[in-house]
Amino acid sequence: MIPQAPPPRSWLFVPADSNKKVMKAIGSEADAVIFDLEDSVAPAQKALARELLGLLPQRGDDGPQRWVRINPIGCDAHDEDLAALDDFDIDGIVLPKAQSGDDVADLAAALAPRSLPIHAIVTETAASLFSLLSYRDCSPVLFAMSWGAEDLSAALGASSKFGADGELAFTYRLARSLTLAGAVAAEVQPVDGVFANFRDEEGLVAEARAAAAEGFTGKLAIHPAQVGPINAAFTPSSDEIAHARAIADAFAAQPSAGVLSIDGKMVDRPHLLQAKRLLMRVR
Ligand SMILES: CC(C)(COP(=O)(O)OP(=O)(O)OC[C@H]1O[C@@H](n2cnc3c(N)ncnc32)[C@H](O)[C@@H]1OP(=O)(O)O)[C@@H](O)C(=O)NCCC(=O)NCCSC(=O)C[C@H](O)C(=O)O
Ligand SMILES: [Mg+2]
Repeated sequence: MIPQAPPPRSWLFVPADSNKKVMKAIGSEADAVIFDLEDSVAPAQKALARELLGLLPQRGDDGPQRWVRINPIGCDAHDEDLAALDDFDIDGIVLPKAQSGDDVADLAAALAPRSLPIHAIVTETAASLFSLLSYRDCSPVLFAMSWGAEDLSAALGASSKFGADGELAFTYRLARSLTLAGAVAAEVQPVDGVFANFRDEEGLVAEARAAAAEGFTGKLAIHPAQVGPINAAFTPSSDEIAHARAIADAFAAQPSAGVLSIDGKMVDRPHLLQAKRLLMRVR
């Protein structure tokens, strides 16, 4: 299935106990802001963070979407987050440390009768790597899936996420690829994980472009300076849009055609699907 509206390109995390950062984030160019109640907020600060979220001015028609990352299922803070949710003016929930599609279903049931889209972070424990196909059954409540290298690294007892060649080690590349495939199988947005070295713009641009080329349609951010480069990397270029339009127009003009030739190159149904997907990302 092809999404009906352009998905957020940049998802900017902000610790919800910092009012200053929260105000900066909601005034940023991020497509979505994630108010974090989980790992960037110390246990003693979580109550204050919830209180501050309840006091935020309402979102108008423009400005970033507003999502809240609650604490993982199974801890007291999760239940306290759920109890506070009615006070928040938000567009969706980010569920960390999701183990499988059952967690998404459980959260949706706990939120009922309120119905909020869920963005699940799906590779933060060792066991969760084995259940990435289970999210297929989470429609329509599941909206996006992203992967988390920081927690996975801690869960595995790793001392580094990088191999001797300086590249992301195989386990993390596997987690990333399985998240992409799992999200596409579940027909939800695949979102690439954070690039932690927020002063390294060149590295971020390279990673974001690679993610976009592979099929991710957005990326998590941790600093406002990452928003512009991420938005740029996930925005189709004018050449890509023109090419996709040419393919869509050609098939629209010849609906019974299985294969066509455009600019001397073969174009068939997979190219039409790619073209439609790309056109849905045009803002
Ligand atoms: C990482 C930071 C703590 C760095 O903050 P700081 O040292 O203050 O950076 P700067 O001095 O460069 O900041 C410049 C100004 O921008 C504001 N700022 C910084 N970050 C944000 C933000 N995320 N949103 C909004 N505003 C922000 C600063 O306050 C400065 O403002 P001013 O003084 O007015 O100029 C910080 O960037 C930060 O807190 N980042 C978010 C951290 C976070 O949310 N982490 C959790 C998500 S990542 C994760 O969970 C990983 C995943 O789950 C996994 O397991 O892999
Ligand atoms: Mg995490």
